[in-house]
Amino acid sequence: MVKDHPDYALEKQHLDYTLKEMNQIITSLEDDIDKRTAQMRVSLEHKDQISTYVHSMMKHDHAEKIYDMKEALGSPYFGRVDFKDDDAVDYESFYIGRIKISRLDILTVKDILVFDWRDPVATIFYECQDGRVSYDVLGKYHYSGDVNLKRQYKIVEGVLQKISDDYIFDQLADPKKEALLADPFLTERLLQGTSNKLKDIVTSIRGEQNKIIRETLHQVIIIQGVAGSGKSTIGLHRLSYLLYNEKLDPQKMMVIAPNKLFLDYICELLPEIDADDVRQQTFIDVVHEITQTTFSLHQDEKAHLFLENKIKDSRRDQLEAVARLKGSLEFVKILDAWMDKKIEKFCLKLKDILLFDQKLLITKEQQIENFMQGGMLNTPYNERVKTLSGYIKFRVRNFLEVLEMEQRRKIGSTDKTYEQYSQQGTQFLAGHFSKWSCDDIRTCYKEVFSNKSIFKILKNKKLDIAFIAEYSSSILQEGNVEREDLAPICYLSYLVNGWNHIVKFEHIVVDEAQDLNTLEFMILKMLSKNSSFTIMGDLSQGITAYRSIDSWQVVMKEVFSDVKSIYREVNYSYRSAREIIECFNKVMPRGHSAAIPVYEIGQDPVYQQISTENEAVLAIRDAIQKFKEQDCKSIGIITKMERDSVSLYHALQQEGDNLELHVITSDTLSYQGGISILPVGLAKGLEFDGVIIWNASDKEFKNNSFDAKLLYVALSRPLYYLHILYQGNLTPLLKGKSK
Ligand SMILES: Nc1ncnc2c1ncn2[C@@H]1O[C@H](COP(=O)(O)OP(=O)(O)OP(=O)(O)O)[C@@H](O)[C@H]1O
Repeated sequence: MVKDHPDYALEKQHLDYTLKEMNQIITSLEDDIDKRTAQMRVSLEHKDQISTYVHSMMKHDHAEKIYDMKEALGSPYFGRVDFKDDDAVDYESFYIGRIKISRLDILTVKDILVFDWRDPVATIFYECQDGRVSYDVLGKYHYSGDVNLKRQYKIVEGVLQKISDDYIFDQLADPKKEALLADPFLTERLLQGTSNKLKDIVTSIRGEQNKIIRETLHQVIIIQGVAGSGKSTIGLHRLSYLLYNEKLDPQKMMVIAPNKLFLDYICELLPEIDADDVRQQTFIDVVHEITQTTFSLHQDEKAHLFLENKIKDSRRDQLEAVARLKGSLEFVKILDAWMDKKIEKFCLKLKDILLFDQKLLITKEQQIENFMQGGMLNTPYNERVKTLSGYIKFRVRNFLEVLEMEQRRKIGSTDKTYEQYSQQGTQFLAGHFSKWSCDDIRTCYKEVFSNKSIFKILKNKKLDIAFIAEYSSSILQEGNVEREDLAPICYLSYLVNGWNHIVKFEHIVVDEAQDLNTLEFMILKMLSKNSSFTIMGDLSQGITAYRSIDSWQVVMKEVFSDVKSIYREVNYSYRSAREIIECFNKVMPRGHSAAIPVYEIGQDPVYQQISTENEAVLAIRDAIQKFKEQDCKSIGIITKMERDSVSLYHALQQEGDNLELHVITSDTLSYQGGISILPVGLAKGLEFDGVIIWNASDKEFKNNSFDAKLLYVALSRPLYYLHILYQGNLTPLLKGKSK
């Protein structure tokens, strides 16, 4: 009972006082809006545009404040800390909420009734675990001191429902006690279940997460975090923190997510934390924007070969080698070499231009000098072409202009030369440059593979260049590209057209970053203004490792060696109950840090052997039924292959149980929640109250690292309940682990 808390009366009084103050602030703002409306009328009459503008801006600003303040009336704050700075005598109380609530004129800190969660002092609330804390303001001022109270509140519709400050005292009394399990507010929040969109964690950010959120700009932060450690959530909260504190333009901040479905999944969180205007894109969107071309992706044959467990397949090895090469910085050397060759070829083709009865000579050397732009290395090819054609046009027109002037001076002249030369000039200019510039980036990319000699510069002499060229050309010929072609195409467009149309980003958050390759990271670096990145991923979930990175060190060394970068690991997992975490920890690839649970549910995963697929359908229906009885709002049925999701969906539908089922395939753009049937590749990043795995047999999931990562992703999706179905024998990855 909240009323049993010894400070209930004081806290209730404080809440009433805060609400009263807030209502007063709202009234003052509304009064000011009325005054400004009247003043605007006067300004308009006097045609005083500046004054009109100022009043209108203030009105707009006040209206926003009123809106936020009214929203906050229901729950103006969620926390309080009592802090004594080392230089101070007394403790001071700071209340922390979703927005800052302050009187209109801030004269002292007492005029700030509630601090925004992104304000520097909120660090005291998030990080005080042992009675001491320190924090920085604007990276300049450093404060440290003692905390003797951290209090959390549940306030609903302006009514104080719960107070808790046991947590910090528990900690002080028994530092060995599992910190997270002792936090009742966090546990309550984690037991609320999940619906269909990712939620904010403003009220329960943990210390280790807070440190990442508040890292300074202009550095690369790489976060390796176990499944459910809050990587996606932290990355987005960091954007909100940077927007608030660094006053950045949201359009110059970007979050890169693996697919549209995932973007849809995070879309509700951004407005909740005031970050809805940041750019939300997939890598493919970025490529389209850079190249101003849309590409259709070829079906990923090697992904299928991996999924089908074609382990010792020579074609699979060949395809993997192609993907690895195209994703590496070695391939940049190939593209540079292609460009150099193209420039060389162009220069070799240039000849002296002799026009107008040999009266105008533009020498080959003059043309080369203009094309090479005095040795400038980074000029895009088409810009060189433009400069040279501009120079030739200028020389031709200049010749004709001088001739025309001379002719005009000879009054009454009947000389026809000017007209003839003018015609000749026009004809020359119309035809001379027709094949000079590279208009289509696809054609340029095709050319790369038609010139096998440039591949000789590769260090790895074992690569089958003939296969790489032939395979790539055939896909390009069909009008398609593979995912691995996109980054090289971007780089090529940089060499050929330049990226002047692209505005560089102040900060980029990359989620599921383990799925990118080195060259893709390099492209993102080229898009960033100050190499300011938050890169979040989990190598244990690297289910496209045949094409993407397998170590963060490689990214730091190869891509970001010239900038400040830091690497952190987060191993607490907030999504899943202890019982689920213990299960997925067992299939985690060797050498990776295990996830640490923070709460438990008291129900172990269920393992069920199935003989036929019909039986599987019945078992799934039963499991859904049980999950529903346990109040699951979202259920995921996860298969290894996409085609299995589709056939399972049809089989379940035929059962006619009136279950509302959603099948998720690579074409799905939005996530509906409810009961979803989906392949593991698309389940990555999502979460469900209950998950049914179909089918964890030894045939589907073999004892190799690719299958282990797939299974790890699938097993780490549920919050509370896991039902594992397998046909025949259980996968060796889980053998002996069932209870
Ligand atoms: N401090 C926290 N308080 C409450 N919930 C949290 C906290 N941190 C994370 N969570 C919850 O844990 C779940 C997992 O978070 P999130 O999806 O961001 O993790 P992730 O590391 O990106 O996971 P994965 O890599 O498995 O996709 C979410 O429901 C999120 O709200």
